[in-house]
Amino acid sequence: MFRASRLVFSRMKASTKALNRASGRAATRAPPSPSAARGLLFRRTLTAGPGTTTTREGFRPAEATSSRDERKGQEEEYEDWDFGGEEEPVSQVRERRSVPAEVRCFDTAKICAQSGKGGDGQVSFRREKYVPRGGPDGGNGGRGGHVWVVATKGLNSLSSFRNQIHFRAKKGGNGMGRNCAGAAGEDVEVKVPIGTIIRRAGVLDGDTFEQSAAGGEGAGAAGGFGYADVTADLETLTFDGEGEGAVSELDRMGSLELLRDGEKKLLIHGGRGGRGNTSFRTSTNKTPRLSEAGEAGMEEWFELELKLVADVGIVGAPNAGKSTLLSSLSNAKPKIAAYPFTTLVPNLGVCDKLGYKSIVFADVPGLLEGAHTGIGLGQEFLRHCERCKVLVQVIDGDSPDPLGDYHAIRTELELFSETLSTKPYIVAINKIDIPDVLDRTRGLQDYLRGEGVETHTISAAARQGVDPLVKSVDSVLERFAEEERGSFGGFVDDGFAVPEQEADLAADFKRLRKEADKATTRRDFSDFSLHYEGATRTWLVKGRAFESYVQMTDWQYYQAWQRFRKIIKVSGLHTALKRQGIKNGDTVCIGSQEFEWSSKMDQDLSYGEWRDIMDEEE
Ligand SMILES: Nc1nc2c(ncn2[C@@H]2O[C@H](COP(=O)(O)OP(=O)(O)OP(=O)(O)O)[C@@H](O)[C@H]2O)c(=O)[nH]1
Ligand SMILES: [Mg+2]
Repeated sequence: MFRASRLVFSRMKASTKALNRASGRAATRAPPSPSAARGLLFRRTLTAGPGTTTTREGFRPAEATSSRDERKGQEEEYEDWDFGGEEEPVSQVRERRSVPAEVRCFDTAKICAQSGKGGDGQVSFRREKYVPRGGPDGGNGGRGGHVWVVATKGLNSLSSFRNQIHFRAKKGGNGMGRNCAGAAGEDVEVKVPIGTIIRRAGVLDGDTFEQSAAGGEGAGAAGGFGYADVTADLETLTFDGEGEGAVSELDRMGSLELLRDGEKKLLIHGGRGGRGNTSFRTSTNKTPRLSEAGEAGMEEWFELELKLVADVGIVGAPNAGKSTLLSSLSNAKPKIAAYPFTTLVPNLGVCDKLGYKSIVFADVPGLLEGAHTGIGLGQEFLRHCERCKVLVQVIDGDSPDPLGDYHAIRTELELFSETLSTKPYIVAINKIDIPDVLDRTRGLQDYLRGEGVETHTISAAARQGVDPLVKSVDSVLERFAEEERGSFGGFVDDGFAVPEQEADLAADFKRLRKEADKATTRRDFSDFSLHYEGATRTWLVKGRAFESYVQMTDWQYYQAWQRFRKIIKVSGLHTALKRQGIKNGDTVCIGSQEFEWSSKMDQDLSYGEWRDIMDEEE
């Protein structure tokens, strides 16, 4: 039995190393304490010390990262971390790297969110003069802070995430005597532009075991942790719980999409607050001497992708006057200059010219011939136009070959995608304030009108002909809205929050907040899986409910041990392990703890037996 424990230890040592690598910390842990089984269930902590618990889930408390240098080091580590997603081919990566950083970070980003740890529960008894045996009055800890994403109108790129990638919510307050509950941890909001899509980049937890099992670091070393061996006789049984199912929208849909200003969605919820001893009072136990520690927060990486939500996309060759047009029809102040590629990332502008409603225009960087194959910057942005309802092509009337420019852009759109080429299309011939331009482009105007293309002649700089252009854009949008009303029974989401929608958003948020608070307390013990390693006779139990339970339990209390035995029995873990043939002396790992199995597991633990275990541990 002792040997088994030793083996398990050496195994854990390597696994802790792997986990630490994942969580970016140096591998440190206390040496193993010699222990004997005595036919009882005992436990040993696999942690590095107080406050720096690294569980198999890879949870890392916020305090663990202190210095800036350390954080920087971690970010670098995460860069190499393989999240198991599809790898980008090297050629594509190179291609992407050759474009300016501003462009690269415009529409994709990676962030790390950490929810707050729950506050600890308290063990306390009421003490007052003339009130003998006042009963328990230890309060519960507050829940940890949640992490939310909020769509924010003023933003139109993800480049702010070049400077900040970590978002941490605060810890919940600890419970106190006199039944005082701890305060909930402060939430954190990640502000993203409207049109952002968020997906999980890869969870630091679960994957760790499987990843290493595939022969990762530390595999196969003599006496070390041989994950390679694990795969050989790994048997996995999953007990699908009849739980209440996935909670957050992210779990249900696999991704989050924020399309309205002010829309808020839950990224990860905070840790549950530990219960104080008052919560454990029952008719048979009036003096509960146990409490829970707060549940650790979660830490996850997310990938953000932005697809701009604009009604109208302004496209055209470089230097045609697209940004000038945007500035003349909205309050936007894009950079305008007489050289190509002044605009590197799309600019958004809201046009209020019609008074009763607003239209969002996007000024897209100039397109060159071959844009669909990645020439210039066009390709990076053409897909954003796919969400626009109408495209406006600006043609430089002063260009040597305006007709050629027209065809070049049309061809690029057609080659890029069918969605783009079939969008309603309006042409604006620009710079008519320059003498002769109106006359020189007469042929082009006739040609386009002959082709059935709606054509305007404008001077973006002199703000001439801009209003009729906006009006015809609006009439196309109106046609769209009517079609949508027909197919969606009257509801049109124009991407902007009108008063009723704001009320809806507030109600939605209230509901989501309730759900998130509830999620922190939800437990489904029947949802766990077992993994067995024959060589070291070790059973790994994986399941969020169990792992959190073990982490939250304050093992210094005898009653906590009794409660743990009850949970093992009631949840079905005891039966499942027995059915799989677990033997006395086998090791059971749950989260950061390891236990030695005993056939007496389903019986009550007497106080004397418990004292023996505690003495041994010391
Ligand atoms: N005369 C005249 N010049 C104009 C007009 N519109 C734009 N320009 C000039 O054309 C040049 C290019 O204008 P921008 O608005 O930066 O062109 P753009 O299409 O956004 O160019 P990129 O962002 O580089 O693709 C600037 O020097 C403008 O002053 C116009 O109506 N008349
Ligand atoms: Mg521009």
